[in-house]
Amino acid sequence: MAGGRAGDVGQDLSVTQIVVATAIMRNGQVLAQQRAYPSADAGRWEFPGGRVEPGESEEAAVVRECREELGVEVEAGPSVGPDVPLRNGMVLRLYTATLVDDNAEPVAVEHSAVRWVGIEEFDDLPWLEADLAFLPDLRKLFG
Ligand SMILES: Nc1nc2c([nH]c(=O)n2[C@H]2C[C@H](O)[C@@H](COP(=O)(O)OP(=O)(O)OP(=O)(O)O)O2)c(=O)[nH]1
Repeated sequence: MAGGRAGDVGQDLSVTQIVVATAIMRNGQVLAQQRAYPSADAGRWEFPGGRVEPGESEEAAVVRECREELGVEVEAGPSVGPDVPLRNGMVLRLYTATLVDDNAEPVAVEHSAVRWVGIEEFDDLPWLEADLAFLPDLRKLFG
């Protein structure tokens, strides 16, 4: 059959690269992490996550990235907020998540710092530009 359908993975170069970001929620707060690189983004805050690998579900990517970046196990919940276009045609998508062990403490494996952020602090953090699009929906979740 002539190609071109979105499902023809391997043939269709237009398949969108999804970057998952994770809003881990606990006690009315969400976990943010501070980027160490590249220099243009160093010091800015984002949500744990990264590129979904070929053949991997987005939920599985959420679990893998949180394990790699924070050393904790999470359970992925529903996605929230808009799909946010990034450079190079990538799309950023935010998932909610909870810690499997509520008492586990995430650590900054690859980042400068991690911290739990309450809704009243959202506006004070220098987020990566793309992440600002998620804040209204996160406010509603906590509201
Ligand atoms: N993980 C994550 N990435 C984000 C967020 N917001 C945002 O613009 N990004 C961007 C930064 C990167 O350009 C891109 C891919 O994320 P990544 O976590 O794989 O970034 P990275 O620097 O480790 O990957 P790379 O571009 O060096 O290969 O998504 C966010 O909240 N979480």
